Amino acid sequence: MLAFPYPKMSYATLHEATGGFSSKCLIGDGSFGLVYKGTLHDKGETVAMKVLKTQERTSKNFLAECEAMRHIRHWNLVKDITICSSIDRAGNEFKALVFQYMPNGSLENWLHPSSQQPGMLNWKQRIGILTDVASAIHYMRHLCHTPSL
Ligand SMILES: Nc1ncnc2c1ncn2[C@@H]1O[C@H](COP(=O)(O)OP(=O)(O)OP(=O)(O)O)[C@@H](O)[C@H]1O
Repeated sequence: MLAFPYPKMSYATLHEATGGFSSKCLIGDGSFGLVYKGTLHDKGETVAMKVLKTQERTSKNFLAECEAMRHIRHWNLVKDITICSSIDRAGNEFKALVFQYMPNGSLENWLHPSSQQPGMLNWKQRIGILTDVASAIHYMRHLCHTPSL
C-alpha cells in the first residue's frame, strides 16, 4: 500500500460512484487508463476517475506523479482530488486518480470538431485557448525545475 498524506478513497466508494464501473459511466480512454464519470454518494459530488491500466498499477512513478500533482495550483489545470490504491473484488491491485469533473468534454474535440458537429470556436476563442495552454505549460515547466519537488 502507498503512504499518502491526505485521505484516500476506497475501492468500494469508487465502485459505488460508477455503478460498478459501468460502461455507461465510461467517458474516456487515455494512454494510462480508462476514465469514468462518477457521483460520490456521500457528497453528491461529480468526479472523473482514471483507473490505471494494469501495467501502470505497479509503476514506481505513481506516487511521485501523485506527489507532483498535489503541488499543482493553476486555473488552467484540472485539480486532482485524491487517489485510490487498493485491491479490487478479484484480488488484483487497483489504482485510480480522482479529479474534478470537467463537464465540457475534450479540448481536442472543441479544436477539431467532427464533420457532424459545427465548429463552435471563433479565432478569438482559439487564441484565448492558445494563451491559456501556453500559460499552463510555462507553469508546469517552472514547477518541474523547483528544487523541492
Ligand atoms: N477531469 C476530467 N473531466 C472530464 N472528462 C475527463 C477528465 N479527465 C479525462 N477526461 C476524459 O477522458 C479522456 C481521456 O483522458 P486522459 O487524461 O486519460 O487521456 P488524454 O489526455 O485524452 O490522452 P493521453 O493519456 O494519451 O495523453 C479525455 O479525452 C476526456 O474526454
